[in-house]
Amino acid sequence: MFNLFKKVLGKTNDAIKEVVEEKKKEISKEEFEDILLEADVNYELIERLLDALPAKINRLQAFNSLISVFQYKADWKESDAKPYVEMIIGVNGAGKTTTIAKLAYRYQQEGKGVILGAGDTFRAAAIEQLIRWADKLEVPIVSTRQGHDPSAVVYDTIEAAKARGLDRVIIDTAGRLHTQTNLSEELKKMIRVAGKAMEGAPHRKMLILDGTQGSSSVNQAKAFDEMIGIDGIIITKLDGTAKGGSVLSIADELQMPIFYIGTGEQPKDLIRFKANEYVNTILDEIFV
Ligand SMILES: Nc1nc2c(ncn2[C@@H]2O[C@H](COP(=O)(O)OP(=O)(O)OP(=O)(O)O)[C@@H](O)[C@H]2O)c(=O)[nH]1
Repeated sequence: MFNLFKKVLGKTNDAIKEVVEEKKKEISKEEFEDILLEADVNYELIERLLDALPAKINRLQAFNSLISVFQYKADWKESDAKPYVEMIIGVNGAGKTTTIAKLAYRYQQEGKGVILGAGDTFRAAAIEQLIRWADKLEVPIVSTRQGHDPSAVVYDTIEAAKARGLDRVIIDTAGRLHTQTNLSEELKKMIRVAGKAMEGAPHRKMLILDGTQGSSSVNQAKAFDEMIGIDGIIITKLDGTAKGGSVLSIADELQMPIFYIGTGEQPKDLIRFKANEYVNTILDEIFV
């Protein structure tokens, strides 16, 4: 079976190969520690995992150890609301705009009608960039001028989706305003207004995290979660680095569903996160 995680974890697996040059049946604790360090797993988590392991570790033991990190209650059921409204949250540069394009593309492939809302009205560039993606993907977009109220965009996008019978609304949000309080108030208002346009909306608030940013991305996530409550995460940019182990640290610290992983810069480069596949892709590099 073609393994989609191989692409994301390519660089990470190259780093692992430096620790374990030849695949083995068993590895020592020290080797396991080095592998996890190479892959950028947070040290506190590594220590915790190692404590519960024997001196010699086989594949099953390593699997059980790593998979245990994902054993929190993170199941998420999409409702069949139509339109299904998603807000995309995160700091600038994390990959919000690109991820919105990827989601829109994915939903199109599933035969769904999609509309975008350019809700980051703080920056003209953010609006322009999203309009460019909408043109490229041939999906409708609701936008307004820089500085205008993003809540109006939220309302109009949901109304347009209802009027056209579309399935999915994806709304961009600002990653930064003049102050943190402003950002918090703005996001809360967008959520309130979404609920006015459609009861139960937004149905999902997804946080975009740059997987190469380590603990700073975890802190961002905690801040956004405190502000407005996040339903889950999309991790970007792991394909370009050897930091694929940060998925473990992020999962461990946030205990939230990881919905998707970005695997590149193109609309097709988004895969559903599957903990089993992720762990096995790493272990394939270590064990015979
Ligand atoms: N390799 C790789 N690059 C990505 C991924 N996701 C986003 N990028 C790149 O990261 C950069 C930032 O992405 P944007 O989508 O512009 O990020 P943003 O959060 O909207 O940031 P601003 O435009 O600054 O608000 C772009 O060059 C993207 O192509 C990914 O999964 N993998």
